[in-house]
Amino acid sequence: MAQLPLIELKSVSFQYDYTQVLTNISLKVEQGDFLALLGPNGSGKSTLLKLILGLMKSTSGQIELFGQPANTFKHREWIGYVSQKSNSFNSGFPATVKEVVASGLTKKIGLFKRHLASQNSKVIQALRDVGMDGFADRNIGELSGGQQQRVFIARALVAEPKLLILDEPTVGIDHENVQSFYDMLASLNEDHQMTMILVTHDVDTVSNRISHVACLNQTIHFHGFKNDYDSLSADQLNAWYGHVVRKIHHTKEEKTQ
Ligand SMILES: Nc1ncnc2c1ncn2[C@@H]1O[C@H](COP(=O)(O)OP(=O)(O)OP(=O)(O)O)[C@@H](O)[C@H]1O
Repeated sequence: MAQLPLIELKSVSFQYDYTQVLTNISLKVEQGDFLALLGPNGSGKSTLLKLILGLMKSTSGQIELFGQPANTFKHREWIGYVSQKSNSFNSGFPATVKEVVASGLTKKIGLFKRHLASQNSKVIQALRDVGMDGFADRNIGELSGGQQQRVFIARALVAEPKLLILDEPTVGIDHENVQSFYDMLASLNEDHQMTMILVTHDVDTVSNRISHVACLNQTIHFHGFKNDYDSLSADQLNAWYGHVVRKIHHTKEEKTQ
C-alpha cells in the first residue's frame, strides 16, 4: 500500500488582514524527501511553515499532516522545528547545552516531570547526531552561532520527530562551516530516514544534498525533483521570482551522472 504523504496542502490560501500572502498552494511532502523551499524575501516561506506547524490557520483550503486534518492532528511531537532566530543566546544565559537539548523532551514527557536517567542517554545521542556531544556541559551562551544552531537541531531531534523543518538554519554560520552543516543534515536524512523541509537561500551549497525543490512566490511555481529544477532556465526562474537568480552550479561529477 502506498504511504500517505507526511504533509499535503490542498488549494491553501492565506492572508494577513488585507494582504494576500499565499494563493492556492497545493503541495505534497513524502516520507524521506529532503525538500528545499526557495523563494525571495517576503514570498511567504515562513508563513507557509507556520500554517504547516499549526501556528496559524489558513484562510481557505485544507492541510493534512500524516493523513489527518491539521486542526485535529494530535502528534505535534512528530514534527521538529528549528526557527530562524533560535541561535541568539548571549554568553550569560544560564543553561547548559544538555539542559537546552533536554527541554526538547518536554513535548513528550510533560513539562513538570523530571527527566529520567534514560532521557539523559537520548540527549547525548541527539548531541552525537549533530557532532556536539563534546559540548554537553558547556554553557549554551559560550558557543558560536553555528554550534548553537546544531544544539537547537539536537533539541528538535531528541523528541524523535519523523519530519524536521528548518527555517534558514545557516543564518549566522560562517561560510566555511555551512557545507559541513548541510552534510550533517544529509546524514540525518539518509541514515535516520528523516524527512526534511529546509527554507534556504544557499541553494548552491545545499544542491547536492536535497532530493526536491519547491519554488514559492505567493504560489508554488515549481515543485519537483532537484534534477528537474536544475534543468529550468534562468529566464524561467527570474520570471517567477521577479529578480535575477543564479542557477545552481553543476559539478563535473553531477553533469556526467
Ligand atoms: N504578522 C504579519 N502581519 C502582516 N503581514 C505579515 C506578517 N508576517 C509577515 N507578513 C507579510 O507576509 C509576507 C510574507 O512574509 P514571510 O515572512 O512569510 O516571507 P518569507 O518568504 O519567509 O520572507 P524572508 O525570506 O524575508 O524570511 C510579507 O509581505 C510580509 O510583510
